Amino acid sequence: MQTTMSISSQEVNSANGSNYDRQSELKAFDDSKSGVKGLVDAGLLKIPPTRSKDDIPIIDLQGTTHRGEVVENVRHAAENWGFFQIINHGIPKRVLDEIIDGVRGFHEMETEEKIKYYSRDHKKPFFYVSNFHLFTGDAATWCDSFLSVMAPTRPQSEEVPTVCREILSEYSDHIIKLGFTLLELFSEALGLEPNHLRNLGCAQGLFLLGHYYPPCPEPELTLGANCHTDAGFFTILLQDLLGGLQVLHQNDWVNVSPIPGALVVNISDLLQARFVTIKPIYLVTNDKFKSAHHRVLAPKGKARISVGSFFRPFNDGIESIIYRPIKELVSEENPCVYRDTNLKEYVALRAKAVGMSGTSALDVFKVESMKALLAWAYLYVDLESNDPRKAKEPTIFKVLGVNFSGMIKDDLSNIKNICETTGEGSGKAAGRMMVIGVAE
Ligand SMILES: O=C(O)CCC(=O)C(=O)O
Ligand SMILES: [Fe+2]
Repeated sequence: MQTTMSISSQEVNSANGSNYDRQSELKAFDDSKSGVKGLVDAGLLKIPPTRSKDDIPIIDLQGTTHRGEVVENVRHAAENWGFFQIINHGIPKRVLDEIIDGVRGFHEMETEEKIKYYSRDHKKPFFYVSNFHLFTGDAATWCDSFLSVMAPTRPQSEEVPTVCREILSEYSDHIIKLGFTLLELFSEALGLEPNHLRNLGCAQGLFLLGHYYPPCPEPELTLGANCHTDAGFFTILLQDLLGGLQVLHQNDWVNVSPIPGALVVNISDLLQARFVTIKPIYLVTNDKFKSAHHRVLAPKGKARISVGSFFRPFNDGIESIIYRPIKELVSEENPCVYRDTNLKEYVALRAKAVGMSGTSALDVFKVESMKALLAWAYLYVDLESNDPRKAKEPTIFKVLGVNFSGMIKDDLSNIKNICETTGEGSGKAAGRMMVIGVAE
């Protein structure tokens, strides 16, 4: 892979701490006993990474001759963050600039030209829409997007407007190559053969979203994108230099600061589900790779552009392809967290989960979650009846007999279907779902 950017990884690492020894810094700080005032008194000009909320890992794909080091950085980032930025990834700056210009060009076209592409028909290979979940999601967001399917097939040339036609194709060629590189790194990070994930078809399907977040008159009252996790296997995101993307990390919103020439990579739901191993069920962060929640703030003053490249299953055989955790990653100590599912069911349940803020469709597929949701509903029944001591083993019918609010009831009907087909009927709580339940 050619080196196309001049950012030094050391420069970035020292500012953002991908190999940063956080514990040593914290210890030295604590030992000084002089507090943050002591840092200022000592003439500190930049805050240390331990104080910064902008410390998404940054991985230099060309920064070392030791592949093992890159693999280890990817493993660490995928397990602990689910998000990282990559530099020296091989996509020329010209291509990155042109795709941003192409997306801007599309959204800033004359309205009467642009509306020809407006559609909510997801079967179209190219369309533009404002808010994919306008009628089903939480609050509507401050964002317009176009979607273009780029693999396994591409739209006919005349289906894509000329303003972004060529660059969409050129950018996608680069992204697919980079996707293969990342899949090799992910595979190795999981102790699998480099081709393992590619052979499973994790890069067969690709679509691009060209997002446009216009300047917002009241950015504090809305969001560019609501809190969500991405569907599919993984996403490569290019953002312009405005900022606004944030990732939820240890219950804190952390900025994904734009770095010129860098790309953001994030693990998506199916990659997490397929890789997942479980330790004690009360650990919230027990999944191996994370599909992290993220959101986008609405911009002020200037339009923000981003391009998301989503690697996902190829839609053919939507019901026949079964998704389950990779068998090499399942053992007695690491039993399966997720039950089998197919793409059709996953897509349907995901669409439901999008309306429930902070909820991931993955939760529904967790073996323990089925039990947990019952326990949660059970708890809910008890709270409703004002007598928590009347706790008995719940049955799904008892749960459904209670008058829950619409969304929760809907979700319980889903669970009912799942329980009926799997025979799960009662069980103990898993902390995570209980927390979601009570918090709602
Ligand atoms: O615009 C961004 O920075 C992120 C967009 C995003 O999260 C998505 O398209 O899933
Ligand atoms: Fe996203």
